[in-house]
Amino acid sequence: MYIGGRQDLAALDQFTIEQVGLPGAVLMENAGSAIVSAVLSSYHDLDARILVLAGNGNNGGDGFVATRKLCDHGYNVELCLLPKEETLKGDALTHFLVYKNRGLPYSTMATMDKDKLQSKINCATIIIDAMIGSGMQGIIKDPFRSVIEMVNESTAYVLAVDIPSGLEADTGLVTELAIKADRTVTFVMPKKGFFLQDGPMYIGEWEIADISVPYQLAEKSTQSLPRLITNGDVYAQLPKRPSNSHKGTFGHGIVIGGSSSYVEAPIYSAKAAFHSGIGLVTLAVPEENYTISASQLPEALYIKLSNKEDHISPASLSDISFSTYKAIAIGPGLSRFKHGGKILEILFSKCQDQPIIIDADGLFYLKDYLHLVKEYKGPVIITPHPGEMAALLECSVEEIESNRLEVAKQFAKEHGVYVLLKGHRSIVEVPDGNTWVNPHGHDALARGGSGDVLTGLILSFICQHASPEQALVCATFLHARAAEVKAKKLSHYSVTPNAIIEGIPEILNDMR
Ligand SMILES: NC(=O)C1=CN([C@@H]2O[C@H](COP(=O)(O)OP(=O)(O)OC[C@H]3O[C@@H](n4cnc5c(N)ncnc54)[C@H](O)[C@@H]3O)[C@@H](O)[C@H]2O)[C@H](O)CC1
Ligand SMILES: [K+]
Repeated sequence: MYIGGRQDLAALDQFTIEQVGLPGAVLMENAGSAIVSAVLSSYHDLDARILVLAGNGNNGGDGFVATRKLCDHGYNVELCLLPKEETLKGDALTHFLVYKNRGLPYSTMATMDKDKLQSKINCATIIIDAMIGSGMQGIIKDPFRSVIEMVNESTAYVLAVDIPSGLEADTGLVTELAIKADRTVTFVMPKKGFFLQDGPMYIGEWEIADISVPYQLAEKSTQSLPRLITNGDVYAQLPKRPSNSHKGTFGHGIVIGGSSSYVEAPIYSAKAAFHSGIGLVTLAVPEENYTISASQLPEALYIKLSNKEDHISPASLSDISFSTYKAIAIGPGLSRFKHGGKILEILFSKCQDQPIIIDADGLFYLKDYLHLVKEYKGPVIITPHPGEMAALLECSVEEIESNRLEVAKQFAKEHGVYVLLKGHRSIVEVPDGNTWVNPHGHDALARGGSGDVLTGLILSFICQHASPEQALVCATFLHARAAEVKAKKLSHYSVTPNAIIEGIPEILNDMR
């Protein structure tokens, strides 16, 4: 499923009108009808007071259609047009005239004082936000500002038409204020802004409505659009498990990490790999961590790396026979120490072309070794959170967060790496240009150890013959879904990395 921005949607809309020959007024009729279907599917109480707040663009036009049809269904619905009537044009004007020709009532802000509007908003059970849609740009101006404030303070259920007013479709930015929707019915495809910056906090539950803009056009004409990871994508891309398999079928991976301060981190990665189907895992940890690690995870194989002070001695990596492993994960719990980058130097010189996943403190050292990544024959996967990405690029976290899609794309292209830019909605960027956005994510994941689990999942799927892209798509999605499911059961506060690991089989079992 693709996600698009303001211009992508406008281009599809225009193509449908001009080339396909479906008039804009028909698309608007369909859009308004989709809003009505959403109301009909959830609210059967005809006495519920519905207030439709409309702007003067096409988003408002959808609101006129919805109001007319809700009246026809017998709902207690009221239309309030916020800008002046004279500013209406095009399809929105057409549908406003249809509304008026039907003799249906409406009020405008020009004919109403602020207190009256406030009382209408206070009395509403449902507010339909048809003020501004994907055409929103810049800082929200009046007459919408004060109205958005009133709506956000009201107790009404808020249903946003296409996108909550005030939220930027391209960036997910809310400058000052936007409608906080309980539900968003979006047309043609979800907007990029739903999954960036402030977006996830404003859209509520969301669904897509078909308004007869042929969705296949997006696939033909907009190859570069990011894709949203769906359950179906993950099901299709999960490694298959032939019944006549043996442990070699599902690969042998190695996790290199740990230090005296971080004993658990590589164990979480290995456990996650075991819970998601890997054949064998070797843990290469400091020798002083061996006893506790082996007691927690006896099913792993172990390589005891010599310690230097409280961390791995980089030279000890030279003794690992890397050709044994189908993929390598490095970083969880490594800790930061002088000359730690030597670890990457040795790793890249000793590996042939197996996929290398670099996470956590491995990323801390990467900045000075990016040339090795470019020269390496195999795929390299990095999994930075915004802080780690900012350190790699020597910029601020804000700069990363306000340009997540662009930053991931640019980095992947420049260095030829797979980038998993973690966050509330994680992004997977493939060096060939494909972009995936994970619609799932949870505050439960904002905790030490959850990244180690994700690294283990990526390792596991690559060892089971998934491509790096497939592995990243599956791992990111499953990781977030496992956290969501566990948070529901255990509370938002109580999801430990081990709980996420235990959630993985639950999600895998439900995949279809
Ligand atoms: N194919 C489709 O997706 C269809 C979408 N429809 C709906 O149309 C809107 C997009 O319509 P558009 O006319 O381009 O813009 P909007 O109505 O979203 O907004 C324009 C309106 O808003 C004012 N405005 C813009 N920025 C600001 C601001 N910062 N502050 C205040 N006011 C602002 C601007 O001046 C205009 O008056 C899409 O979302 C769908 O809902 C079609 O109905 C069917 C096809
Ligand atoms: K809206």
